[in-house]
Amino acid sequence: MTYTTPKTIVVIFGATGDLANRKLFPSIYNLYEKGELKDEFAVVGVARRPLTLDVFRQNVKDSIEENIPVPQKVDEFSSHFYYHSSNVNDRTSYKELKDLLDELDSKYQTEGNRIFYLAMAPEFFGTIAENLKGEGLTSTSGYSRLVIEKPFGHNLPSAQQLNEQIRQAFSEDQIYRIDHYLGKEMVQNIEVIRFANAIFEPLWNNRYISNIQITSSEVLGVEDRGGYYENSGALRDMVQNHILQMVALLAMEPPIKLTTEEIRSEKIKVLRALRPIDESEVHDYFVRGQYGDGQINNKQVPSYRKEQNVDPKSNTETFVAGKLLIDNFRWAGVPFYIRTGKRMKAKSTKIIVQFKDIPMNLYMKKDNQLQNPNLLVIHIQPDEGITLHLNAKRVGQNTQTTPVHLDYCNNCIDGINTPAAYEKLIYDCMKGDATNFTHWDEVALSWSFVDPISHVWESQAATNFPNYSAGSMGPADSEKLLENDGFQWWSVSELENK
Ligand SMILES: NC(=O)C1=CN([C@@H]2O[C@H](COP(=O)(O)OP(=O)(O)OC[C@H]3O[C@@H](n4cnc5c(N)ncnc54)[C@H](OP(=O)(O)O)[C@@H]3O)[C@@H](O)[C@H]2O)C=CC1
Ligand SMILES: O=C1O[C@H](COP(=O)(O)O)[C@@H](O)[C@H](O)[C@H]1O
Repeated sequence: MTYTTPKTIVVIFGATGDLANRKLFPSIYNLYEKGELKDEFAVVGVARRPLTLDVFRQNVKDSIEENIPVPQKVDEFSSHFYYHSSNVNDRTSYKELKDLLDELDSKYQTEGNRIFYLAMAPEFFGTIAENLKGEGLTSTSGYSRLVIEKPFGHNLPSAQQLNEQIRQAFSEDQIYRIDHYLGKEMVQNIEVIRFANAIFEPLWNNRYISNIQITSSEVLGVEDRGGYYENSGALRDMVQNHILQMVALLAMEPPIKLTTEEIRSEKIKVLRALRPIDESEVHDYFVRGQYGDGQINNKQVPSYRKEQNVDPKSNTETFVAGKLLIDNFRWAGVPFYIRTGKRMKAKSTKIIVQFKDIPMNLYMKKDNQLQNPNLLVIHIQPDEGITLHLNAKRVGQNTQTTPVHLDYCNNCIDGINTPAAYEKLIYDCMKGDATNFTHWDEVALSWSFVDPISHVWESQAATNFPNYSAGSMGPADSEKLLENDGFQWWSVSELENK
């Protein structure tokens, strides 16, 4: 099937905000410069501040110039941009927006296709969806799609309420819930590694895998997002969405086809099979942390409680480690360890699959154990690639083993410029491909899993916060979580030294 370039109007609600300027404008620009978007498109920015069209277009140009190394088509690109100043709560203003969209439809021949991108605080999501429908902006000859940023709700009940409100205006197949991790090249590669390699799939189960570790560590603190983060914490900010999505991709059964429905259906089954954590067991399976002050890259940084808009006695976790179990035939007994946090030692997201030891070790070493277990490391970021850790013969007249690595680097081949996650996801939405967006069932199951944990953490103040220093790999209890099972976190530097 040949696919022609999208003809569409993209309406960005929150067009003067951080996300629009840092991610959305540059991503749409990249599509334009690559020729994925031709001339039949327009972008309409919506926000309250009263900007003239010239000023808005200048902001768009500035955003491109700040984020793209040598942009070639900034002027012609920005001429596709329009601005509508309004308060999204004011229903009457949608009439004017509708007139603008109708006019642009004719001008750019976009065939009535509309993408409404909600790059705004979540409290506006429901109202905007309602007003779009109520004022007739969605009834056109083409498609209407709604792209929604995270967080989708604060817990299961609030997510359900939001979903019901949005579903009054848009059907499930019109809703594109963004999880930007699903746009990352190596997250998309998980399925290919698993399902396009005969050597992995037969081993991808509890007979050969002892545990799987997912680490997503950040060096940055909360920056200027303290207000949002105080109501979120690392569990809601990272685990409920990005981390559980990676778990689902790692654990799902092979889909019968690579269609949105089949892939989603397999991911949903994994989320259903996650063993629920009862409130009484939270301490056994999950560890929370909050950063104190410390040194990162030789620079002293303040503790979380001293960040802007953060309560000096805050109980919010900036670190989470957890042990997840998946109760199905493939994964029974295999722990999935996850950890994520802010102000850690390195910015790095990695998945490490640790294989079980061979049944008998002919090559010495105590306790019948191999010197090094076989590991498959999926480097999500900043490096993108795969490393397979094997044992080989040490050179010389001996029968000793030495660790060797087979490395594939996805982003170090000259000329390969991995498209950024937002660019891929926006393009997918323009094509109508919802595979890398989250279905409501995934969102609901993820909230069901994390809600008991957040309930316990919110009702029982952490008496030991802050419990890790900025620049470390989190609190000591996170190490114990694995030690109790006879495992250890494979640290990035340790793996690199081997
Ligand atoms: N920034 C990021 O890196 C990420 C953001 N997100 C999510 O994206 C969304 C947007 O985040 P971000 O860009 O950081 O937020 P910002 O606070 O930077 O931007 C908010 C935008 O909303 C507009 N706005 C606020 N109130 C109204 C209103 N009543 N009517 C019309 N416009 C209004 C503001 O413009 P004005 O003041 O002119 O009205 C501004 O354009 C959030 O849901 C966030 O969780 C998700 C992942 C990463
Ligand atoms: O969604 C979010 O993700 C970022 C981390 O994303 P990454 O692509 O840089 O790994 C995180 O900093 C932010 O708190 C969270 O809202």
